Amino acid sequence: MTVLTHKPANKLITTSSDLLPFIESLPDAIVIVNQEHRIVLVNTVAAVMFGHPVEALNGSDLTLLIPVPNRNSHSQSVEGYFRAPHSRPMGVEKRFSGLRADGTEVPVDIMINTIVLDGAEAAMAVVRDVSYQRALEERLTRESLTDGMTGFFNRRYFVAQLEAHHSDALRSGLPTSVMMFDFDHFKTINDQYGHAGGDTVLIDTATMIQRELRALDVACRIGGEEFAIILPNTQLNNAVAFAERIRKRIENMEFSSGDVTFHATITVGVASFTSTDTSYDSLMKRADKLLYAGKAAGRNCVIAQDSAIDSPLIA
Ligand SMILES: Nc1nc2c(ncn2[C@@H]2O[C@H](COP(=O)(O)OP(=O)(O)OP(=O)(O)O)[C@@H](O)[C@H]2O)c(=O)[nH]1
Repeated sequence: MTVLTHKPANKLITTSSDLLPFIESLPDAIVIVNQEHRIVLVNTVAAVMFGHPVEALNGSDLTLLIPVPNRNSHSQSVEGYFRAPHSRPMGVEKRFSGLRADGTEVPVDIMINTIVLDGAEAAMAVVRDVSYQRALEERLTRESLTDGMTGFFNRRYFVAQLEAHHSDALRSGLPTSVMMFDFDHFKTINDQYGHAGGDTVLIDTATMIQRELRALDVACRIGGEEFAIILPNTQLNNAVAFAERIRKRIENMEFSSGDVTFHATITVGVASFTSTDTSYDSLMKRADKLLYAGKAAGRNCVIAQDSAIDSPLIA
């Protein structure tokens, strides 16, 4: 395995006048700092990236380019760097942001090397604007965890969250409940009002539910017309009351497909973690069973776990 960090520094010995044409030819920002944390040389790309003229940057304290919350730790890192100079390649350490003149931050990747500039030891930072990569990463992460149609989280996220909540609930003893629901006779809705009519039901319902949630609740679309909401720190009876409110809201909603309006209903299973649940899966299976018991009982209803059989955690 190749270890990229903490190589002994290869010192470049040069002068500002020799180095400037070279750094001006580079596509990245170059910021050279002396041991007093003062900027001694920058290229035009740095001036454009940070929104300060070259003349304003040269001679300024480096903190000018560091977001306020990071300034202390950054100063310590610079001091540490000069005590034990080493070259640091890009993309291997934590994420950095630079501070622009207008107060906004620019996500950057930084490579540092030691140089001797005009006879004095200095650190040369190659600073690359990675806004595009960071935005792309965030978008891909979001897209891999959410459902494009409703904006709810997807099944993969639901399972991961439920697993995390199971560990939390066992450790803290705090109740976590889940309501799982499925539209009734959704096939008939599609048949009567078209697939677009069915989609409208899913989208409008998600919009309504989103407004009802607390910040800590996790709403997920776990199947075509199947949804699950994780309700952390919620006792079974409160989860049932919430589920009943949502069920009634949906029953009273008017959906439209072209000129036609119609109604839809849901059947809900509500379950809470018990001290005997060995994994998140037990809760999921219980909620699913309750949902199907509700379908068998005639649909458009909320069926809750029987506390006498499956005694939920109580705060
Ligand atoms: N419009 C639309 N329909 C979907 C979507 N995902 C799944 N469906 C449809 O949902 C229907 C689900 O049908 P079933 O599983 O038979 O259930 P149901 O008709 O709701 O019957 P019950 O659940 O027993 O009340 C199927 O016709 C699927 O094609 C979607 O994203 N949009």
